Amino acid sequence: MSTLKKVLAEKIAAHRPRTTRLAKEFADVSLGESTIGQAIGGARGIKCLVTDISYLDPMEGIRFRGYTIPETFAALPKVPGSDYPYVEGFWYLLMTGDIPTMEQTLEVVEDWKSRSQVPQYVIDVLRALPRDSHPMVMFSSAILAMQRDSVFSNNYAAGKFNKMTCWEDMYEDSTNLMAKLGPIGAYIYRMKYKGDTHIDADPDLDMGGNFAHMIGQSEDYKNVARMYFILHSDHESGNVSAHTTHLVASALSDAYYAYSAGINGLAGPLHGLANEEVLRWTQNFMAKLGGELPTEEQLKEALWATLNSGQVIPGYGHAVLRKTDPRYTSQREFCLNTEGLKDYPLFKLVSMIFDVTPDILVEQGKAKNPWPNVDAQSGVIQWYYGVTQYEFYTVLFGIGRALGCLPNITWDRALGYAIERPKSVTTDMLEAAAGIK
Ligand SMILES: CC(=O)SCCNC(=O)CCNC(=O)[C@H](O)C(C)(C)COP(=O)(O)OP(=O)(O)OC[C@H]1O[C@@H](n2cnc3c(N)ncnc32)[C@H](O)[C@@H]1OP(=O)(O)O
Ligand SMILES: O=C([O-])CC(=O)C(=O)O
Repeated sequence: MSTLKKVLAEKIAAHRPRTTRLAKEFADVSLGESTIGQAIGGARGIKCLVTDISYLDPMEGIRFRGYTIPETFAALPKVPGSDYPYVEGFWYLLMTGDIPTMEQTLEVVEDWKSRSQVPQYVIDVLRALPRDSHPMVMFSSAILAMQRDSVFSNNYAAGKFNKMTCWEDMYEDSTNLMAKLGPIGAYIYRMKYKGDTHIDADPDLDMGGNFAHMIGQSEDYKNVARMYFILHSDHESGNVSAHTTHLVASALSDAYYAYSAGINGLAGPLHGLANEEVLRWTQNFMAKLGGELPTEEQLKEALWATLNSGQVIPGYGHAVLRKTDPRYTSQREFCLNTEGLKDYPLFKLVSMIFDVTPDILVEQGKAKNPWPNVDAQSGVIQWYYGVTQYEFYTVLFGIGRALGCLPNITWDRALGYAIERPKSVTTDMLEAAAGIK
């Protein structure tokens, strides 16, 4: 058994009594009431999910296993010659809550490599889809196609389900899936955008480095990939992709069914697809100006035109955050610290948008949070390095998001969380509760 799995088994054994005690002795303790506004308004703020993988404070932003973004980057073992950590070490952290040693990290690196071969039938599925399918359709289909190899489902069908040990099957599926997502993303990218020519994995590279290598990117982009995947990994449990993955897995659907569903949620423009929308918006805008940077007046006009046409400003606002997203700040700092990128016209435009948009959203008076989220800043970095196919950006997000969703569903099984089934009411009932019927 790998060190990670052994440590995870110990952590699970130590954690189980906490969950059991809460469920048995304190089940009636209230976490707050739900209101009509919450029932109609997307369950905002209702506390009915549990996760220890990450926590989102509205003012501070995300903490991964208790660590802020800068603390996470500082604490994890770094890829030799790079300022950025191994994605594999971050996986160890999210799974166990412990910062791994270099040795433990390298064990995960080797484990993922041994599981990373994409089956030929997945390639066949990808190639059978219309080439103009959205890359998220391809990504989700590839994940779903691998369900036939699920250890969890195959053991379940063979009558081997055991509530205490089934997390191990979820862990095996999650690790098998995680190890293949980078290569699958790279295959889609090169099939769609690089003349269907492909690059084999380099056995000497880590996951982030290999992704850069397999899409045909530069040495510098290896750090971009590592940073991007870590930053996009997890945002506690209630966001659409994490919640969908958890919800589907709660029916004892396996990791492939669950994460494919999560990816479908990530593909919505109010969620992960917003990074594609940000680039589409900025590119269309710059095209209208003949590639020139706008004046502040032109920019304000364009932002108001978007709002007045009933559309949202992509990359701004958030359901929980009430400040600039620290994932935005982290990527902005990367741009400011990267020669060439800090003076890049698209980065300047994104910075101008940052300067004027919050005031406009406040003036409009609708958005509860006028500040930028992660999606407002991620695309410019990709564009700068030559990944200009912005339809692909949400696939990058989806590779990263698996780092959070898959440990979450592994722990769901370990702690025996129930099938999710909140209660619905009718409009008549709401009117009766409101005293208007
Ligand atoms: C990785 C991520 O998923 S981060 C989020 C990515 N999504 C985006 O960037 C898309 C733009 N942003 C939005 O649409 C929203 O801010 C969301 C979806 C992120 C959050 O939605 P909510 O929690 O419902 O936001 P909020 O309570 O502030 O919404 C109130 C009103 O402000 C509007 N609003 C919120 N953000 C924006 C925005 N960026 N531009 C214009 N209007 C906005 C909402 O559409 C809503 O309008 P309505 O009353 O006419 O329905
Ligand atoms: O938290 C949310 O609702 C959306 C978000 O930023 C994410 O999932 O990364």
